[in-house]
Amino acid sequence: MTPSTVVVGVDSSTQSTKAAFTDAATGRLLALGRAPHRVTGGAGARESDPEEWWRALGEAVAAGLREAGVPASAVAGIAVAGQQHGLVVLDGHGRPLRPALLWNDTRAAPQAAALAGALGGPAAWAARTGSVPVASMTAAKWQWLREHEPYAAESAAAVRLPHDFLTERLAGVAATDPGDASGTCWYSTATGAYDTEILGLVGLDESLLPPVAPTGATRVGSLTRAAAERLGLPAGIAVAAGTGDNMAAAVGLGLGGAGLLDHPVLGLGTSGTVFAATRTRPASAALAGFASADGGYLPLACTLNCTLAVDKVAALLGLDRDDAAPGGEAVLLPYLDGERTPDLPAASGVLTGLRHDTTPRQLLGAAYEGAAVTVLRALDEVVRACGLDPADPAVASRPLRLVGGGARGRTWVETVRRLSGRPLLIPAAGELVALGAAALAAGAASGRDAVEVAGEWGTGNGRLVPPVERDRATWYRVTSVIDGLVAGGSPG
Ligand SMILES: Nc1ncnc2c1ncn2[C@@H]1O[C@H](COP(=O)(O)OP(=O)(O)O)[C@@H](O)[C@H]1O
Ligand SMILES: O=C(CO)[C@@H](O)[C@H](O)COP(=O)(O)O
Repeated sequence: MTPSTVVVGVDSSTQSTKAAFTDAATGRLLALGRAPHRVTGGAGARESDPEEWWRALGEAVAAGLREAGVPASAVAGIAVAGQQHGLVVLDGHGRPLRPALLWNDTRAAPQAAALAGALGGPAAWAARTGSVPVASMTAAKWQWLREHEPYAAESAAAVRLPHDFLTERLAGVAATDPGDASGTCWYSTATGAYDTEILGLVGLDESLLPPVAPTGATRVGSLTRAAAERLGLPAGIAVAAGTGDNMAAAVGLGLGGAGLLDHPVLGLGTSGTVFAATRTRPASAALAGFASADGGYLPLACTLNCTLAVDKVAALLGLDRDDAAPGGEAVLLPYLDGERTPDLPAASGVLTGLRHDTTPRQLLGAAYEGAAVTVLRALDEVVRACGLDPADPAVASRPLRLVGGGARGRTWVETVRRLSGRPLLIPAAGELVALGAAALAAGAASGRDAVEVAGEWGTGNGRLVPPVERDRATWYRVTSVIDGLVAGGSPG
């Protein structure tokens, strides 16, 4: 049946853009348009041209519209969820002054350390912004730009995050949301506003930043005529505030105020993430204490090396990504991009425990184990940030929801199952970020709560995988190598 109202959720993530054309009444995914964009750089640098995101958004929407088989006039709203933290600097005409510095660019590590030492130190930062500056955070990137390319920083007429750069291209108005703003380290989750003392510390004029839209069914504007012509969608449809990609995944899963609270999620994409939607404001220096898209919070830990790093190890070994076996004695930490959790921006990959009988398949399995343990180590801290005891059996038995490209992978699912010892919930829908954005678009078009909409759609429903006994031997082997790296000693 042809739906009468369609909404478009856009996921502009690290490697690609996806546009989910979704039946607003039922949440049925009608089509998923996709377009890749490039990440360039080496030696710690990771950059993308924001104009490529805009081009990819146009291509993904055009492809989705063709495939959905609905008239453009059925589309009632659009929302963008984007990779977090990226620094976009624009001239007075809204054109990028240079490529965006991405979340996994580690060059700002010295600036992050200097910032973390200011204002009373890490605990004080966590208390006011929710998070301690690390190289990923936008404030650290801004400081890097001021030091290394002062001309670009001084000429900036606007400073944006990836999702609000795209939202502005759609609606012609500057706007961001509390979720993505909380990844800058210049927004306070305690006050719900930009922190003027921090802006003073980093020499950034607040007028360069987009206003933070209130949470709820937030429509920030309407699709401009120019954007409508470019995308082939009707001018005047609702444009939502959008949010960061992890916040949108929570919405798509139906997690948040109108849905389930304090249930953990594991994101397996370029980044590995663990997070939960909660009502307790996180202020632990060990986590990023983000805001969520629905007025609550999203304590989260993020690693820089997940699916892409493991795929790289598979390519080096000449193996298909699922041609892997448990690692045995071998431990491989695929920290190809440095690491953020733990905060080791200068780290590189580490291999220990190699024997004559170690096989290539075990080495690949060890890369999965290394990446999985690195992110799963933060799970208990996320649970504690929700005000819960991770050892409470009722809490420990809550299924871990898997999202991101890796959730489609057999070896990822089996590795996470074995190392977490938890039941897993694998949503039938593969694109939770784009579907979460679609729910935000539906909320903006109808005035309804987006988490409630996603809950009714059932986009978070899926297959429950029962737990297996936890592989503690591998867990301790891998964590001891990580602990050795953190302590600065020799691994192994
Ligand atoms: N079937 C699969 N098995 C394992 N990994 C997969 C599968 N499909 C996609 N991926 C991985 O998912 C990643 C892309 O996931 P995605 O969540 O879209 O990433 P991002 O949001 O960072 O752009 C790729 O790096 C790829 O390795
Ligand atoms: O930096 C973070 C979260 O703090 C990352 O999770 C980015 O938001 C990029 O995500 P993916 O492209 O891996 O989805």
